[in-house]
Amino acid sequence: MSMIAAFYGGKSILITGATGFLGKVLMEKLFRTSPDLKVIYILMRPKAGQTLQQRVFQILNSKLFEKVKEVCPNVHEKIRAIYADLNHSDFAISKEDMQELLSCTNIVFHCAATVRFDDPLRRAVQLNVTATQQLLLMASQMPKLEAFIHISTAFSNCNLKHIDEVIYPCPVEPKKIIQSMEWLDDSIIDEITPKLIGDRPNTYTYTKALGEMVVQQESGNLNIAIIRPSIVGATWQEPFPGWVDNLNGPSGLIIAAGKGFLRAIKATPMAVADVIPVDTVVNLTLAVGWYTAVHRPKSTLVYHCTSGNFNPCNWGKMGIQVLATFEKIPFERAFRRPYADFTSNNFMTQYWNAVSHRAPAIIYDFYLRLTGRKPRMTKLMNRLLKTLSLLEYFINRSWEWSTYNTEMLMSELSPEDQRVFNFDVRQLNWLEYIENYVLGIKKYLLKEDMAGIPEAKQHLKRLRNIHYLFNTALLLIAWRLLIARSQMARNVWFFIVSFCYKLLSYFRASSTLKV
Ligand SMILES: CCCCCCCCCCCCCCCCCCCCCCCCCC(=O)SCCNC(=O)CCNC(=O)[C@H](O)C(C)(C)COP(=O)(O)OP(=O)(O)OC[C@H]1O[C@@H](n2cnc3c(N)ncnc32)[C@H](O)[C@@H]1OP(=O)(O)O
Ligand SMILES: NC(=O)C1=CN([C@@H]2O[C@H](COP(=O)(O)OP(=O)(O)OC[C@H]3O[C@@H](n4cnc5c(N)ncnc54)[C@H](OP(=O)(O)O)[C@@H]3O)[C@@H](O)[C@H]2O)C=CC1
Repeated sequence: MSMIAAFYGGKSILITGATGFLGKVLMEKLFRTSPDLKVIYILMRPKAGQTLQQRVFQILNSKLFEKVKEVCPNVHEKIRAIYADLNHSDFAISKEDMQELLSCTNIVFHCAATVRFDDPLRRAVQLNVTATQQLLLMASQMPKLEAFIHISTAFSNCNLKHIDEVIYPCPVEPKKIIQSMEWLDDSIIDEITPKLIGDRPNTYTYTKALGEMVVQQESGNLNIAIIRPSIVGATWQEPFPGWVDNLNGPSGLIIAAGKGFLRAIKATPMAVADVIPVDTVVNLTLAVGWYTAVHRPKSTLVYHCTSGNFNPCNWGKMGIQVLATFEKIPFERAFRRPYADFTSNNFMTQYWNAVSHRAPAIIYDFYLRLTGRKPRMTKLMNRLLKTLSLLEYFINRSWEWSTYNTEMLMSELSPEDQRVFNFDVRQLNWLEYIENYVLGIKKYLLKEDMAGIPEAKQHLKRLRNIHYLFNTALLLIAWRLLIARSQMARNVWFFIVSFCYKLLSYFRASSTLKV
């Protein structure tokens, strides 16, 4: 019997960010392994015209939850969706709901965050720092609380090369930052943002670091742990391989490459691609929840959930395997044949952006205009280039994360728990994982049917022929222009034509003689 699964039985669990990528997999695993848990409270807001109930219904009816429905048929009765907006000072939770949360919650998993790299500092502080502070305040009023698990990121200290499982201080106290957001106006905040974030690349990593400081400062008597995952990717094994439902991390770029938009990225092939499967993160999170509640470590422990230390893969290997998978499993209606390469310097990046990204987009938009349709490719390409520029920082560097606490936890688990809550990435086969990842993107993100693969392959063949035709036409036009302008080119052309003519006459003459 799994001790961790038994621990969550009968518990009331509060999850923030349950509608996100990580949150959904966390809920799924909890219900599947501990179907006898009492209730999962999820703090959520209505979105895209959907009420809370409609959002929950959609999640429970997705492919991800198919296995859960078999082991926990009354799963819908065990989810309590509570209206909450983490952008509001008191989360806008009703009095009755707040009362229930405070009096019943046993475990808190705080996953909600803004993960956008381009968010203005005010928004990122509100969600990643202030909301964390408020949630801790709520937690401190929960008499039955056994553990509070905060999800941070391995990149919260990406300004360092070697990162230990400790909370590093930021130069300005989080409390001061929170206070200043209350009275500074947006233009001033924008002006001071680069100074505040210092050598971090964006507001996301900076505010996640502030969030960790808040956790440390406001922990009081709570049993708290921090988990720092690196780049969270599709599921490795559970509930099935390859599940993914958002564009963050590598997923968006894999789509862009598979559809033929992305032709070149400024990346260092030998840099470590520290991708970690989402089910691995969830298994570690649940094990940490159990360990923190049962063993009550004296201080706040930080756990690195990374792959580079145990089983490194680099961006070069990942890129090659992604391209190889497109040969077997192409995406439908590609814009160009999938082919992408890594560039090493700014000059080459600018060159390929102009030649392979912007120029085809302009030509295609011209064609759309000619055929009476609305041009859209240039806009899409500009967004892709903006995304590339924001991700570049992470694909041109390597980091070392120490993993003492994670390894210690692994050794604390029973063999059964090590199997059910496996977070040992040494067993991960990257080539297999990447292939399943690409397949998962096709099925669950792009919602493409596997029956369409022959047609997708035909489409790629047509694109190849168009490509050859286009290049030949371009060569002929260039040659024709050259002949018109240069005596030298004319002489070469005359030489080639007369040579071919002589060769032809020779063969004709020799074949006549044979007869
Ligand atoms: C040797 C030869 C080899 C050959 C090789 C060949 C290679 C060929 C294979 C290539 C694959 C292998 C290499 C992979 C490298 C991956 C590096 C990943 C590093 C990640 C590090 C993460 C570290 C930290 C981890 C963490 O701790 S946190 C989690 C990470 N957080 C994020 O990843 C948020 C990023 N995102 C945003 O920051 C916002 O999204 C924002 C982008 C500003 C847009 O923002 P905006 O334009 O305002 O609007 P959106 O609505 O968001 O999107 C608007 C439009 O952009 C689209 N789109 C949104 N996103 C993405 C995205 N990612 N990628 C692409 N498109 C995206 C969306 O489809 C929409 O398109 P549309 O629908 O218009 O057509
Ligand atoms: N994905 C990754 O690569 C990595 C993620 N992490 C961390 O993991 C955690 C989860 O990330 P992930 O699941 O990928 O992110 P998602 O963007 O998929 O999910 C974010 C969640 O936060 C919720 N949320 C955002 N704003 C609010 C708000 N104002 N009120 C209520 N809820 C809100 C979202 O709700 P809604 O659906 O309503 O928008 C969603 O459920 C984050 O803390 C992130 O920093 C760490 C390392 C890597």
